[in-house]
Amino acid sequence: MADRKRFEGRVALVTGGRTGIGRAAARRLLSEGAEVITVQRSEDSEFECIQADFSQPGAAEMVINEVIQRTGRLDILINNAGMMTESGIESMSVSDWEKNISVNLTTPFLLIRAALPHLRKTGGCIVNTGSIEGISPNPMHAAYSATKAGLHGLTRSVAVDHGHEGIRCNAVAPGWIDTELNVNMIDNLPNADTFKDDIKKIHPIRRTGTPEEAAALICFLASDDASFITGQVYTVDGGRMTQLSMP
Ligand SMILES: NC(=O)c1ccc[n+]([C@@H]2O[C@H](COP(=O)([O-])OP(=O)(O)OC[C@H]3O[C@@H](n4cnc5c(N)ncnc54)[C@H](O)[C@@H]3O)[C@@H](O)[C@H]2O)c1
Ligand SMILES: CC(=O)[C@H](C)O
Repeated sequence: MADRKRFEGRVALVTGGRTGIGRAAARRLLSEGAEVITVQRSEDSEFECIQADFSQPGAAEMVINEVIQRTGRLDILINNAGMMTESGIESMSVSDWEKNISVNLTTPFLLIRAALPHLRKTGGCIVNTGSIEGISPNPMHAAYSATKAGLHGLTRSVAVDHGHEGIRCNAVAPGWIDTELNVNMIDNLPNADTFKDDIKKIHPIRRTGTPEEAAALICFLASDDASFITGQVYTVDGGRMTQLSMP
């Protein structure tokens, strides 16, 4: 764990901070001095938290109001909560499509919109969790990949529109990170056991990633070490996107 205190005196909000990549980011931010609040649908025994379901109207605005009421400030917004519905385009219901858009794209937009007045005061920053699937989709992931591509675009727009106010906005695009999201995806596969071995082979470094490896990039982008970086989408994928596939 890092011995630097890059986030001393700063308040960080991490959506989806109870599990996976968000949990690793919350722990790293805390270990480096931040006051961290997590948001998800259930209670969080480890962190101060706000319970909210981002598929419900009003949740994003309520969360930012609650952070300001509790702490009086917001320095770092990590838009990390996300969901993935697996379905072909023809079999996908409009309600599933809209839920993916709502949680993965509209919620970050609403959180950013509500957070901007507070980030302006602190010279704060935003880090969005996109995905390599926002660049190249896996099969049957139309809704997921569309939302992540949208989130990459939103990242660039926020950077362009608000850079002059001292607000930075970047995204990470993780590849295969071992979390519940992927475990749930593998469990739906007929060849789950061989898949776990095969997935390693498509990575030049021959393994999948850990939540801590994605969180390290999130925390770098949230820190003053990245003070001249904005509007960027950084891949953290063990080289998967760099390697062309062969039959
Ligand atoms: N695991 C990967 O391989 C991978 C790769 C690229 C991107 N991502 C992205 O990383 C982010 C975190 O995912 P993860 O892999 O840590 O999986 P995860 O399932 O552990 O985390 C997802 C989090 O989002 C929260 N969430 C989902 N729907 C919500 C809702 N309606 N309201 C409130 N919270 C909700 C969950 O509570 C959970 O904490 C997601 O945005 C995901 O798309 C993951
Ligand atoms: C879930 C996700 O984004 C990966 C790349 O499978």
